[in-house]
Amino acid sequence: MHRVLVADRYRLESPIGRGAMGEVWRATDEVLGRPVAMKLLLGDDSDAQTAARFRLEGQTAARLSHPHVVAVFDFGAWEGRFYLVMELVEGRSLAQELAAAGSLDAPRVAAVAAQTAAGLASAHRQGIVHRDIKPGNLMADADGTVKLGDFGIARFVDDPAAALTQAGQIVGTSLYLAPERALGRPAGPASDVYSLGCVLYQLLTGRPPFHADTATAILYQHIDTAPVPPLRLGVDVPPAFENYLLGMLAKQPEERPTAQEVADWFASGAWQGRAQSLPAPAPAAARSRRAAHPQGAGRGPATAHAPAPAPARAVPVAAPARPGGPLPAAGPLPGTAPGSGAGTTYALPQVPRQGGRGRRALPAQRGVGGARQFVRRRPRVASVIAGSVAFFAAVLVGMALFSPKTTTAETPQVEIAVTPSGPAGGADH
Ligand SMILES: Nc1ncnc2c1ncn2[C@@H]1O[C@H](COP(=O)(O)OP(=O)(O)OP(=O)(O)O)[C@@H](O)[C@H]1O
Repeated sequence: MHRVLVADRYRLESPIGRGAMGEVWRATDEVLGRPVAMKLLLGDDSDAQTAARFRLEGQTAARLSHPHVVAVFDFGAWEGRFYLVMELVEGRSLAQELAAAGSLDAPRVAAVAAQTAAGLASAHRQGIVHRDIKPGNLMADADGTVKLGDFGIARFVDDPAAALTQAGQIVGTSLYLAPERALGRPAGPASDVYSLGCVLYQLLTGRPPFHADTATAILYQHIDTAPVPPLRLGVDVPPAFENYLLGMLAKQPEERPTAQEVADWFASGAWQGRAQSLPAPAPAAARSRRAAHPQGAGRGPATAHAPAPAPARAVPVAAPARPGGPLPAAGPLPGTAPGSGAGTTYALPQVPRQGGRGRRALPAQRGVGGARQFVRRRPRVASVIAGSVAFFAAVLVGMALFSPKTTTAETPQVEIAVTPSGPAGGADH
C-alpha cells in the first residue's frame, strides 16, 4: 500500500492512524502539489450504512469553511474503497496531547474552548450538529491552533431523514454524551456544547466529568449527577472559568450557552475573572423566547458579546471530593437553594444576549414555583417520595387501629423495602 497512487492523484506517504471507520494516511496531492490527509474506508467495514456515513462525513464537512474546522477537499471511490481527502493537520489530537501531559493548563484550555466553539458555531449556523465532540476529534497543528474534524456522525439538524443510525442506537461516546441524548432525545446544537464542556473539563482535570465501569452508569450520571467543580479537585482554574464550564454542563439544553457565546466568552478573556455574585432571574419574556428554541436550531448568526459575563443562575454542587481522589458516587442533583448552607453555590456567568435573552433561573431561585418545577423535572423521584409518605402514614394508622396494647419494647418491627428508581427513558448503548 506504501507509495500507492490513489485515483491517479493522491500518493500515500505514511499512515497517521486508524479509527472506527477507516485509516488515515498522510498523502500528496500530485495535481496541486500539496500535502493532504486521506481517510480510506476500511475494506472489511464497507457495508452500505458505513459507506453512507462516510459519504455524509465528506458532504457535511465540505459545506463548512472555517479556520477551526478541518477542510475537506475531495471524496471518491477507488478500487472498491471510499476515500476522503482532507486538509492535513500537522500536529496531534487533543487526546494525544492529553495522554502526554495528563492535563492542560487553564490558558491552553481556554484557547481550545474559544477555537473549537468557533468552529462548532459555524457548523451550527449551517444547521449541522457534530454529535461526536471528543478529544480525539480535536486536532492541534504545530502552533497549537485547534481544528474540529470527523463529522462522521454529524447530521443536519433540520433533516431527520438523514439519520443513518439504527433505531434506538445512540451514536457517540458515552463519556461526552449530553443528558438529553442519554434519554434518547435527538441531538441539537446544545448537545455539542455539553460534549465540548465534558472535553474541556477533561482537559483541565485529566478526567472526564463522569466515568464508571459501564456506559449505562455513565449515562445515568450525565442525566442526574452534578459534576464535581474542578476547583474541588485541586485544579488551578479561575472561578469564572469554572462557573462558565459548569454552565456548559447544565442538564437542561436551554440553560447552556450557545457555541458562539462560548467562543466569544473565552476569546474575550473573561475566563480569567474572579468569583461571581449571585444571579438575578431572567425576565419572563426572555425565558419564554428561550424555551421556544430549546436546541438553538435555526438561530441566525450569533452576535458579539461584551466580555464581562453577568451571573445568571446557581449551579448545584456535588459532595466535596478529595483532590486527585475518586469522584463521588452517582446521586441525584441536590435541589439546594442558594445560601441554604447545605453546599456552596456557584453563579453561572451569562454573556448578555442580543434582545435581552436570558438563561432560566434554577428552581430553587424561583421560590414556590421551584418546587413545582422540581416535580415536573423529577416526576419519578417525586412519586417515590409521595408513595413513601403515604405508605408510612398507612402503617402508622394501621398500627394505631389494630395493634394490641403493648409496650414499645414488645411492638413488632416493620420492615420497609425501598425500591430504587432510575431516570425514565434510559437508553441502551
Ligand atoms: N485531517 C487530518 N490530519 C491529520 N491527522 C488526522 C486527520 N484526520 C484524522 N487524523 C488522525 O488520524 C487518526 C485516525 O482518525 P479517525 O478520524 O479515523 O479516527 P478517530 O477519530 O481516532 O476515531 P473514530 O473515527 O473511531 O472516532 C487520529 O489519530 C487522528 O488524529
